[in-house]
Amino acid sequence: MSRDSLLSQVMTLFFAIGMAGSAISAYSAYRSMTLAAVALVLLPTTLWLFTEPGTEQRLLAVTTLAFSIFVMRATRELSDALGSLLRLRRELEIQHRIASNAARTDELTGLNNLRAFKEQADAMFSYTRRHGLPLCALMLDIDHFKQINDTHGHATGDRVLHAVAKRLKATLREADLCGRLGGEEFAVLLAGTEWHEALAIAEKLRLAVQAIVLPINDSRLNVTISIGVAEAGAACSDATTLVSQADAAMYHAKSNGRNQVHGGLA
Ligand SMILES: Nc1nc2c(ncn2[C@@H]2O[C@H](COP(=O)(O)OP(=O)(O)OP(=O)(O)O)[C@@H](O)[C@H]2O)c(=O)[nH]1
Repeated sequence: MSRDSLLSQVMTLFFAIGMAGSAISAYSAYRSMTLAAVALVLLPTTLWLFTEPGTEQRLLAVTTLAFSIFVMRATRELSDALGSLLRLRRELEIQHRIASNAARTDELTGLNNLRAFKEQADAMFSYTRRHGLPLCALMLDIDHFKQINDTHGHATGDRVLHAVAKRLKATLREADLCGRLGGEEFAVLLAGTEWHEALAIAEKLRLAVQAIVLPINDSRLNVTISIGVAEAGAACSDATTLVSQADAAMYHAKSNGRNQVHGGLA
């Protein structure tokens, strides 16, 4: 073989190896891409070089073989590292979702906590205003809850809160917004609902809670709630104002004897 022809072969081989090397480094985290580059370019080149006579060809064959082994090992390490990194990122995303859910959920009842309720109530208020839809608020407060705690203990009080929340959730529609604002106080926002419909829903909730029978030792505990209802009128400027109007109505329900719905009009 002439010197020029050998030189041109060497140059061609280096070009092929350089191309394969670049492709491998670009895709080196993806094992399948590296295996394809090695199988389609490097191995045939190596085999061909081994079949060629001459020391230079053998030397090149050994070099390409060593290079193939090196890139396959490097790729395995890199793709393992990338796999762990992706797993870690997925776990972090899940943890983040759990943490942000926990920050918005009342642990005892599973309902929206005050913060989450306020955020969604503001959004609901803006939406209904923009679309000219009615919006009503209900404030619900368990009657004589202190007495339940004092007579049966705090754990029973917690069971009552949990049972009431469960009953509220089961009675309301998916689109209704419900939250525990603190203590034994719950609030509900009903978008697209007129005042008289809200009164009917409040009465339905009152009856649903009244039907709760909680077995405690040898006795059974009944729970009642007082509910105040308010509709967002033209003068109502935000969800907080609407909820405080429902709260005022709820205090009327309390002072009128509890276990009842008050519509908020005087
Ligand atoms: N078990 C339990 N009790 C709570 C929790 N948060 C607040 N409370 C109690 O709820 C009670 C609320 O009592 P009050 O505000 O006097 O109301 P009430 O006894 O229901 O009286 P009325 O509302 O007038 O019928 C207090 O004793 C609080 O300690 C809670 O998460 N778990």
